[in-house]
Amino acid sequence: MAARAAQLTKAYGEGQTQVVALDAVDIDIARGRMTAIMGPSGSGKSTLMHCLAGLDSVTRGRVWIAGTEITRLKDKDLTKLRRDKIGFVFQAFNLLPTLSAKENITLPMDIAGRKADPEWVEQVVTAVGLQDRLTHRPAELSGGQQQRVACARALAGRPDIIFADEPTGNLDSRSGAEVLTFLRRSVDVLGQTVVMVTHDPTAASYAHQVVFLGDGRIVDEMDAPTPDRVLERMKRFDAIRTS
Ligand SMILES: Nc1ncnc2c1ncn2[C@@H]1O[C@H](COP(=O)(O)OP(=O)(O)OP(=O)(O)O)[C@@H](O)[C@H]1O
Repeated sequence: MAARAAQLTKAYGEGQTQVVALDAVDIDIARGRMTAIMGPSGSGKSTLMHCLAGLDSVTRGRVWIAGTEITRLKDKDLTKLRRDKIGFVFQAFNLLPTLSAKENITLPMDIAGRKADPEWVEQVVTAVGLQDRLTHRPAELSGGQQQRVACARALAGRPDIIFADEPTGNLDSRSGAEVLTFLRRSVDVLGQTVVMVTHDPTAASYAHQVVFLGDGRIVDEMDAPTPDRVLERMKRFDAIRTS
């Protein structure tokens, strides 16, 4: 397992105004797969991702990353585990404007004092299709190219798992397709594990499986998703809401 949660509960606030964002969620994230997390607005997708990735504390329950229970770790050890075992891709690309694409890709490892494995970085750069853009700065790249640099940065340290939060949220559909193709290829060709939160049925269809959240619980799962099947499933949430 790349990640696992058992009885994961996250509540915000206290008493009458308390919001239970996650309600005793059990989830296993298998290695070498791409998993999409979907659900209506407010269903707990981002909270689930943040708790799985050790970016947010949990109220109850346990979370493991690559066999280590992160819900027991001290802050310092959690920070180290996040740095060494997890890659992140966010909606905003978060690239440093003064650095080249290549420098952005290896920056986290440079900061951590880790030596990049040159063969691996080469493979990642080839897979991301940016060989001829490596000396460019972010401003000289399209949005899709910038997000592919951010994906390559997440992959460069060979993490156990990559969490992507709406990675195509700021992109047009063509650039989004480039990024999603790359993320899927990182799983199929490089053996990575990717968990992606998305609103978009087409984006979700790039995953091997989709997990559907509703009101802080896992309410459905789908293997080999297609955009149509995901869209149909999402419409059933709307039907419940409006009935
Ligand atoms: N910091 C916070 N304080 C209080 N309530 C919060 C906080 N973060 C999230 N929530 C609440 O927890 C619930 C789940 O939120 P979350 O952001 O995980 O949902 P989501 O499915 O990612 O939504 P969206 O698709 O709109 O991004 C919502 O009711 C939200 O209002």
